[in-house]
Amino acid sequence: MTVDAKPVAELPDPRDYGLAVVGEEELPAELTSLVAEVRSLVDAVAHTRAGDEELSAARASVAEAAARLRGGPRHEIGTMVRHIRDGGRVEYGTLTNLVAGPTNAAAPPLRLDTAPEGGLRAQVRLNGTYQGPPGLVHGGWLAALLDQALGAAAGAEGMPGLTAHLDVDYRRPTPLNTPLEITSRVTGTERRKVFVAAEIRHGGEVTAEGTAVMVRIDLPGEEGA
Ligand SMILES: CCCCCCCCCCCCCCCC(=O)SCCNC(=O)CCNC(=O)[C@H](O)C(C)(C)COP(=O)(O)OP(=O)(O)OC[C@H]1O[C@@H](n2cnc3c(N)ncnc32)[C@H](O)[C@@H]1OP(=O)(O)O
Repeated sequence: MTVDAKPVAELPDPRDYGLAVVGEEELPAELTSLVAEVRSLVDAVAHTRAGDEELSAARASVAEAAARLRGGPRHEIGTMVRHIRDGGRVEYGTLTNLVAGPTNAAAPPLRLDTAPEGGLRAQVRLNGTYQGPPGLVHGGWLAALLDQALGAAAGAEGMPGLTAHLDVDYRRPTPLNTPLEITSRVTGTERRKVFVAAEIRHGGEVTAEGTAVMVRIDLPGEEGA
């Protein structure tokens, strides 16, 4: 059955859904610094001017590093990471989330904190590996950033859900390599639906904005769960 999309006192614990959870603070510093190094490597590879000899040596070093890292996965797919945000707010996300996952070197990553005016706010700077049109952020990535911020806004209000519908308007070009501000908030609820809105700004001007309908997941113990 459907339930009203009212906030719950606390976020559901993903372990109640059979998902593994790791605390962000439990991730070894060696792993998080390796992830940061790989982010920098991806950017360096995309823009390198190295000659053939250096390219060949770099390829061998990367292949050696990859061989060292292979083996059984440290965390299974679906593992959640628990973040303790400012003010003690607990937030869960998937460990390798493409937009915000702390162990995903392809993620910028996006860190959303509680905004004084309500909702969530983040600052992010996207390098040239997020390029779409020349010098500009890829529109698909802007949609992904908005989707993440929209989902997290619902989660932060105790109403985690899945995106059922996402609308994005691109208002102005969004430049690479410059600070961007992302804001999101819940604007309403109706049964299991949570309505959310988000913006991306550069220099105070909205460059992209989105709204979504998140459909709240059933919580254990609720009828229909
Ligand atoms: C375990 C704890 C973990 C905590 C964790 C926290 C995580 C917090 C951070 C997350 C941050 C992630 C941010 C990325 C978010 C993604 O990337 S989610 C991935 C992309 N989305 C998907 O894969 C969803 C795929 N779709 C589906 O699974 C199903 O269609 C849905 C969305 C679950 C809905 O199916 P359903 O449960 O059967 O619901 P249904 O009864 O059909 O509809 C319920 C209501 O929603 C409405 N609705 C359904 N579809 C639509 C639609 N497309 N448009 C408008 N309305 C719709 C219906 O009309 C209905 O409304 P009412 O009748 O109440 O007025």
